[in-house]
Parts: sequence; structure tokens; C-alpha cells
Amino acid sequence: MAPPQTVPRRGLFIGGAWREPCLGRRLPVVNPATEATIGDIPAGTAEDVEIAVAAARDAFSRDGGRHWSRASGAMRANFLRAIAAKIKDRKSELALLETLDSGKPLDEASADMDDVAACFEYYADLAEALDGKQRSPISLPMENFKSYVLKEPIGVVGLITPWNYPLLMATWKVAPALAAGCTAVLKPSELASVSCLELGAICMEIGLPPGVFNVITGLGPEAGAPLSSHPHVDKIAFTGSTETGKRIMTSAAQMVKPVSLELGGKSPLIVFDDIRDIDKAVEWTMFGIFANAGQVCSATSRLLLHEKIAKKFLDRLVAWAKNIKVSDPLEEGCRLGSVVSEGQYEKIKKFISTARSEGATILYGGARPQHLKRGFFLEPTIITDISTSMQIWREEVFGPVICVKEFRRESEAVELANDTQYGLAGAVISDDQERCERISKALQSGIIWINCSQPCFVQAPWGGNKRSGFGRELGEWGLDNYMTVKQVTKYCSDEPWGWYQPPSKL
Ligand SMILES: NC(=O)c1ccc[n+]([C@@H]2O[C@H](COP(=O)([O-])OP(=O)(O)OC[C@H]3O[C@@H](n4cnc5c(N)ncnc54)[C@H](O)[C@@H]3O)[C@@H](O)[C@H]2O)c1
Ligand SMILES: C[N+](C)(C)CCCC=O
Repeated sequence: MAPPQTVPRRGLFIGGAWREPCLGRRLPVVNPATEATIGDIPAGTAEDVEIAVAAARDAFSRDGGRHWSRASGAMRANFLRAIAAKIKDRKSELALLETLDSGKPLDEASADMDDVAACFEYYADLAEALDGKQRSPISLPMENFKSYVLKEPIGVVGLITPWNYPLLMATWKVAPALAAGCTAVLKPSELASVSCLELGAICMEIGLPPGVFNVITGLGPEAGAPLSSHPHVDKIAFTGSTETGKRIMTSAAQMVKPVSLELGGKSPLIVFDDIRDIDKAVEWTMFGIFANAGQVCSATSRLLLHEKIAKKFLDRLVAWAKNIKVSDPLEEGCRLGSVVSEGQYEKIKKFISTARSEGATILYGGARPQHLKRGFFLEPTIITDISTSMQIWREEVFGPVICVKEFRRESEAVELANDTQYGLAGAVISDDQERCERISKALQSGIIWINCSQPCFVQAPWGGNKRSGFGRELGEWGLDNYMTVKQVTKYCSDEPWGWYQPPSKL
């Protein structure tokens, strides 16, 4: 039987229940691989944000926080593990929904659901470990004082996320926020909210206390902006474009509200002429730019090739690119689905035409695959004859498009790699390990891959420098994003302090 091609009809998830948006509006959900409308999502607005923030505040302080924010980490870990178990149970259904919603290959969506469950489990372990880390003593230089540290949840957090890995990017925030004892309002992207609403359904099923987790879907300016400027939201964690990140930071600054920003990228991949296995390097290059149709913040979209191997490498890259199965993302073996929306499709095509008009060569791809008449599909695209002033070299495309430049010396490769306003990721492929270490130090980015591109582990920190943002997600750093540190210092001497002259007792 063919899988269903519609998405569940949901309301906003607020206070543990489904609620119709105050203004009663909804947004269509379009399957980008077929261009068919397959359902709709609520279009939340400031009125709904108000209700969701109040629900989250109430959940944070209900019964003095005994049931959530001040409960033991072990108690919260039980809920996180229950969420992970439900994600595993519903893995194939959730993966299908994400594929229908975003156009990504079903195999990729399935792998993402594994990562989602693993992330909830990981932060369940960290929540549990938090109990043993409370009251950790601080060594002081004076014996008559004792000091210790309490790690406390920051409060109500607003989580604003993008469409490229809809549930995974939300989970990178939701799991540590809940582990820390925060309560949260999630605003997923209007282009792919379906799986995040299902996370609401899962939280309801497992009996998460009402208001601990809330989902407001809707447009950025209508639902995201009131969340980021809300006076009762204690922190905003944002993943998305650098332009929106700037707006969020500006609005949060008015209340000196902390923000963490995971923004865009234009990451380099440097390949040296000392490699023994060209095909192995070519496959990582492909994975670095064609996975998820290049709609990856850390996509290694600028390829730097040593001039001695450039010709041979590009011949193999084209051969491998020709071999990619570009198809309906539900087809078995699909490795390149559609991009997420018509808007994104047009934007990518414009990047390609501008590159051509600026004098670059479209070595391979650059157009709709001929066998796909509908849907927002693009061939894997390889662009050469680049100069560093070209738009394609400087700006994030967020599509299956790689631009290639040659270099002669290691120092030149580093200079070209760092020639960007972004600083999220960088990769080097070389059989010389010392060279790899040198390059790792020289690249100005938060993530470095050696002899690979894109593998990501929940234990390791994730985030960027420069205009790719600041703050780190994942690992222990991800948990720290949602905690404040409180020092408690006690005077424990029987002697008076003795700074002032005591008044006469008479
Ligand atoms: N660094 C990372 O880890 C990472 C991960 C994934 C995506 N990204 C970046 O995200 C971008 C693509 O995602 P996108 O197109 O969804 O980004 P976007 O900035 O358009 O939207 C991101 C989110 O912000 C919301 N938003 C938009 N305007 C807003 C406003 N004025 N106030 C508050 N919220 C608002 C959107 O509705 C969406 O939920 C790319 O630049 C990509 O590099 C970064
Ligand atoms: C490492 N992943 C899974 C590709 C996620 C990257 C997040 C940014 O787009």
C-alpha cells in the first residue's frame, strides 16, 4: 500500500493541549517534491505567543518548581528517555512526514530520526549527572569562607529553528533545555513544522507536565519576533540565517536577554595533492555538499584543490555526481531530493545564473534534471573558474552547488579558506597528518573535519565563529546554554569580621 501523502491536522501545542490560533489562520503545507498541498499548520501570532509564554512561566514555577525546574535531573531524565522511546517507535512515520514536508530523501530523514532519539537519550544522561554536580566546592584562599556553585535552569526559553533538519535542529535545543530544567516555547520554521508538532503529540502521550514544552508555528515576523522580544522569555536560542540572527540579537538586546546564535556558513574543503585515494576524497566532497541537497549550514561549499590534482579530481567528481540518484525522495536509493520550497529553488537558480554572468563555468549540472517535470529539483552543480569577488564564492547558497578554486601552496589554501565572513566549519583532506593538524589550527571556524566532511556527534560541541554566530550546541556546552551558575559563599568563622570599629557597649 502506498504511504499516506497528507500530514496530520494539528493546533498549536500550548500548556499540554492543542489550541487553535487566536486569529484562526493557517498556512499551507506544500510537498516540494510534487508541489501538492498536503495539509496545513496553524499560523500563530503575538496573541498565541503571549499564551504560550504564560503557560511556560507557569510550568517553570508551579509548586515552587518541585515538578520541573527544581526537580532532580534524574526525574527529568525519565521524561527525556520516554520521548526518545516514542521517537524510536514512530521513526518511520516521522521520517515520512519530514520527507513529505521538506523533500529530503527518506534515508536521510530516517537517519535524522535516529539522531533525534540519540540526542534525547544523551541529554537524559546529562540531566541525571547534573544532580551529582550540584554544590561543587570552590577552593578559596581564606579559610573562614566556604563557597560552592549551584547550576540552575535559566528560565523560560524561546527556541527558534530552521527548516533544513526540522526535528533535529529543534531537538538540539529542546533536549538540553528540558534537561537543564527550563521550560520552552519552540517556534519551528513555517516551511517545515510538521514533525515539531508531532513532538508536541509525543510530549502529550508521555505525560510531560503541561506547559513544559510548547510549540507555536507561524511566520517569522508574526510568531518568531514576538517570542524573541517577549519580556518574560529569559533566553533565545536561534538557528537560522545571519540576517534573522541580527534581528533577534537586536531585539533581545533591548532587555539584555542572552542569545545563542547558530547561523549560516560558507565552509571550505581543502584537498591536497598527497592523497593516495582520490575516489575516497571525492565521495567526502560529495557528501559535504550534496547531502540534504546542500541545505546544510556546515556544507563544505567551497572546494579548494591543489593544482596538481585538480583536473583528475574534477573528472572523478563529475563522474560521481552523474551517478547520484536524483529522484522523488520517497524512491529507494534516492540521494538527492528536492529543495525545500519554490522560494529556495528560485534563489538557488539565481545564484547559478549570476555565477554564469560573472564569468564562472558551470562544469556540471545547474538546471532541473530532465526526468523530473514537477517539484523543486536541481542537478548537483559544480562551478569552476571562480574569482574571489564573485557572489558564488562569497554568499551562502544553501543548495546542491559547489564552487571550486585551485591553489599552489598551503599558505594560499589557508588564505582562501579563511576568505569569508563566516566561520562555521572547515575540512582538510590530506595523507600528511602534520599538515592536517596545521590546517586545523589555521582555519577560523568552530568545527574542523580531517579527511571527511559533515559527520556530527552529539557529544562534540557545534557552533561557529565570525558571522556564523556564537555559543555552542551539543555536548556539555549545549546544556550550559540553558543554565545559570550561582555562587553561594558562606562566612563560617566564630570571629566577627572586624572591619569596623565596634561602638561602645555602654
Ligand atoms: N549554524 C547552524 O547550526 C545552522 C543549522 C541549520 C541552519 N542554519 C542556517 O539557517 C539558514 C536557513 O534556515 P532558514 O531559511 O529557516 O533561516 P531563517 O533565518 O529564514 O529562519 C529561521 C527561523 O527564524 C524565524 N524567523 C524569521 N524571521 C524572524 C524574525 N524577524 N524574528 C524571529 N524569528 C524569525 C523563521 O520563521 C524560522 O523559524 C541558513 O543560513 C543556514 O546556514 C544554521
Ligand atoms: C550535522 N548535520 C546533521 C548535518 C546537521 C547540520 C546542522 C546544520 O545545518
